[in-house]
Amino acid sequence: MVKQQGIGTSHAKIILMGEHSVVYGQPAIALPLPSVKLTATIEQRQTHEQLIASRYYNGPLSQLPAAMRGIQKLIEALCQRFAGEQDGWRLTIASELPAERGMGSSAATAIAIVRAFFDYYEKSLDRPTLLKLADIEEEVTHRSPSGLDAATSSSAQPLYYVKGQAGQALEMNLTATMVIADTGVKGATKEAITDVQALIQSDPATANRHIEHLGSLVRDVRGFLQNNEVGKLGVALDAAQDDLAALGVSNDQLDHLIAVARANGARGAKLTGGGRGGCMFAIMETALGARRLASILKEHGAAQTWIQPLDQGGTI
Ligand SMILES: C[C@@](O)(CCO)CC(=O)[O-]
Repeated sequence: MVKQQGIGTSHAKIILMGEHSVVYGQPAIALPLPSVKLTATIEQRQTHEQLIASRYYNGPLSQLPAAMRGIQKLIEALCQRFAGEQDGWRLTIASELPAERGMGSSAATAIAIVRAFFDYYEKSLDRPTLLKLADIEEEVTHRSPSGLDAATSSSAQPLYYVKGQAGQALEMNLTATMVIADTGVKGATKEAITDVQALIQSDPATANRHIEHLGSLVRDVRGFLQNNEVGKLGVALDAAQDDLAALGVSNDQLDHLIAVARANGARGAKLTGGGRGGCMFAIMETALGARRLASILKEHGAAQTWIQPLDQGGTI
């Protein structure tokens, strides 16, 4: 049984703290960004052709470019699961997420595709199955993923997440506004993950000290978010940025925008996601200050900015 059309949705995510250290078993906190959306739509075709329509590629599934190999592997696994290898369809991916900017574009794409296939074949989908299937794509695209991106881009709630566990919804009580800025430079998550692994091999004492420190900052930050301690949150964010820089995953463009944010009223600022480009964010106490900072960051080279209040019951 298939429908004429199957639809799946997902959204962007922002890692507040714990990127990279989460790969090594430390906790992380990530926030969904439901306003930045992605939709996957499967439409039935009368031929056996399986076509992909997206901003990067339009054509047959079999000829997807190498950068989309994870997506190809995922779709092949889904076709096999539903014995739909001979079915003809067009899969359209419409995304508001900038790709390779630390906002979880690849995981959000995987989540929406899995949901669209289950909708198309009229099967119910539980969360563990959704995340397990999304991991097929993330394993190829990121290598050794923690699962954090997929868990957050499919969640309506902020998550306190430990690799291998489901993730706990995090209650937040914080009066603050987040400004997110895109450096305009593609992030390099896979390379950054590989380089952290290399540092663990070459200098385990230093690497593990920073990874463990990131974990302890995340445990503290959980309390700061619940008790509206914006000042302490800011100090912890700055300290996390120092750890990430020491692990080698920041870069000049990120450092520049982070310095601009700190010089213009941010309580704390750091990179978010895989690093080596992509996005940073800053925490401001007022919405007015956030709007001001967003335009200053643009004057200093940010390609795009987003403003997200953090005081709406935790979901931004
Ligand atoms: C760098 C990393 O921690 C986050 C990428 O958004 C990788 C992962 O968790 O899989």
